[in-house]
Amino acid sequence: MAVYTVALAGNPNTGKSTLFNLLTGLRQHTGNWAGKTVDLAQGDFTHNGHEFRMIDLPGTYSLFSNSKDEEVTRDFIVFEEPDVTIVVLDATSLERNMNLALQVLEMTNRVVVCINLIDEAKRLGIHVDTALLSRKLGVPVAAISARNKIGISGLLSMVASVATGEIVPEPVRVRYQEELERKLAVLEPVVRDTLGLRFSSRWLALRLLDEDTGLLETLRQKMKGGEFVPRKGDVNHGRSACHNLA
Ligand SMILES: Nc1nc2c(ncn2[C@@H]2O[C@H](COP(=O)(O)OP(=O)(O)OP(=O)(O)O)[C@@H](O)[C@H]2O)c(=O)[nH]1
Ligand SMILES: [Mg+2]
Repeated sequence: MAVYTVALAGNPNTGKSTLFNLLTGLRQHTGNWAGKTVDLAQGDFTHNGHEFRMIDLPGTYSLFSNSKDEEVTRDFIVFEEPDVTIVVLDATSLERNMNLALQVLEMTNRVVVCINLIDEAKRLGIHVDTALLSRKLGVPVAAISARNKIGISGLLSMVASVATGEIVPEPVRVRYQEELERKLAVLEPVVRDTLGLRFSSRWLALRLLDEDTGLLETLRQKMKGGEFVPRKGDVNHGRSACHNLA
C-alpha cells in the first residue's frame, strides 16, 4: 500500500511538534519558545486505511536562504516533494503567519492550511472563517487545537483527500508589481523549458530574480549528482507546480 509523505511547516511555536506527537505517538520536544525542532523527525500514522509518514520540519518565518533551518525546510518541500505539506498557522496571529503560507503556496499546490491554537483564539474572541480563507487561498483549511485534540479528524480527511488526488488545490497566485511581473513573464518560460514541470517555474523564477544563490547551488549539486534529471515536458501529476501558475 502507498505510504503518503506529509510535511509539517510553519512559523516557530505554532504547535507543529504538538500535532506531530499527537498523530505519531512520538515525543518531539515541545515548549513555549521558538526554534525547538532542529532536525527532521519522522513518524508514521494511519487514517481511514491510508498510511502516512509525517516529517516535523523546523519552524521558519520564511523560506529563502537566510538560515540552515530555512534551507532544510525549503529543500524538503521542493526536492523531496511530499504528497502533502501542512502549513501550521497560529490562529492568534494569522496575519504574521500568512507570509509563510503564501510562500509555500508558491512552491507547491499540495497544501493543507492548518490553523492551530483555535482554543486560544476563541478565548481572545477571535473568529476564524475557514471557509472564506479556503476560498481565498485556494487550498483546504482546517481549524484545530493540537493540544486539546480538537478538529484533528477533519484535518486528516483534508490531508488524505489531497494525498490521494481526490482534491487538487489551486493555490492563490500573488501578483507582484508590474516591473517584477514583466520580468517573470520573460524568465518563467525559460525556467519551464529548462527544468520541465517538476518544480513551480514561477517560484523558481522569483527565486532567481531574488538572486538566491543558495538555492541555485543546491539545484546545481542535485543535477550534478544525478539526483534530478530534468526532462522536457516532465509531467508531475499535480505535484509542485501550482495549477494556476503553470
Ligand atoms: N493553547 C494551545 N497551545 C498549544 C496548542 N498546540 C500547541 N500549543 C503550545 O504551543 C507551544 C509550542 O508548541 P510546539 O509544538 O513546540 O511548536 P513548534 O511549532 O513545534 O515549535 P518549533 O519547533 O520551535 O518550530 C507549546 O507550549 C504547546 O503546548 C493548542 O492547540 N492550543
Ligand atoms: Mg517543533
